[in-house]
Amino acid sequence: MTRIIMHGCNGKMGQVISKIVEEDNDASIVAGIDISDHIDNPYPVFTDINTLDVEGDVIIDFSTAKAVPSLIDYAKSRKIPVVLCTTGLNDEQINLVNEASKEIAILLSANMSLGVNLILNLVKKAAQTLTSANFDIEIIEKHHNQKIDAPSGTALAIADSINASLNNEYSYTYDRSKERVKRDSKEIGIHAVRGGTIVGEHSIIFAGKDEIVELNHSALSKDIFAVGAVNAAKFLSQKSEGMYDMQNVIEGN
Ligand SMILES: NC(=O)C1=CN([C@@H]2O[C@H](COP(=O)(O)OP(=O)(O)OC[C@H]3O[C@@H](n4cnc5c(N)ncnc54)[C@H](OP(=O)(O)O)[C@@H]3O)[C@@H](O)[C@H]2O)C=CC1
Ligand SMILES: O=C(O)C1=N[C@H](C(=O)O)C[C@H](O)C1
Repeated sequence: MTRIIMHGCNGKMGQVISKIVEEDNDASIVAGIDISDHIDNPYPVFTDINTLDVEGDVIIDFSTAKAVPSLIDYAKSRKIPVVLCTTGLNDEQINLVNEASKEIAILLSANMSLGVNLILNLVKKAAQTLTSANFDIEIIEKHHNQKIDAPSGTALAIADSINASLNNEYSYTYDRSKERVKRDSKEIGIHAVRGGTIVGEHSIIFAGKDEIVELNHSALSKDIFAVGAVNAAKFLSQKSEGMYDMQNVIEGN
């Protein structure tokens, strides 16, 4: 039985995970942490992580970037692995996470779905083949109107995966309204759309002379992220210090 501490338990993802874990015989949520305490949960909820006195095997985090430093401090002090799903972390927060992974197991992933993690691999091959024929690369992501970070963590992870396969020679362009210039061949355009209840859509467009190749992923519910997060928690609870991602969970290593 994996004992989960849910950080951000009263948010949208925290509540989807609470529902999924209720039906899982191999996992349970033993405590939650959230600054807003307006929901009745079947586990104790703490509004300040430093007052948490319940033992757990792993923390799942879906909260907000600002909350990550205190979460990491707590996890280090208790030697608890963290499945870190919050997006929009700045460089300083990412450095903190990388440093902490020398002491505890951390799985950092902007997208817990199987499909997006497959796409992170597929785009490498597509980028290598198509950019050698001068195709341009643009990424469009669409999310609900409650999302605070832009572009999405997933769009950035896809761009990073493409860039790594191209010797990191590409720069990212988020806004074309400021300059009247043609696009550079070595850039990846990244564009964010926000509206309604869109769960999460990502399109990677490779546009060449007279042909377009497009890879798309559509999340039809938040359950796909929750299932991935719970699988990752079971996986990570058995691991020692280090940095992990969903590829490790999918491949079981
Ligand atoms: N990796 C992945 O697959 C996915 C990642 N995400 C990411 O997860 C994050 C959360 O998403 P979502 O659930 O939709 O967002 P929500 O805003 O619905 O939930 C976040 C929760 O965390 C709470 N919170 C804020 N500050 C703290 C704090 N200091 N300590 C503890 N809890 C805090 C919020 O409270 P309050 O509302 O009062 O601020 C809220 O209840 C986002 O960064 C999102 O991009 C989302 C889906 C999939
Ligand atoms: O905020 C969301 O909802 C999501 N955020 C993640 C991101 O920023 O990539 C993943 C998913 O698309 C949903």
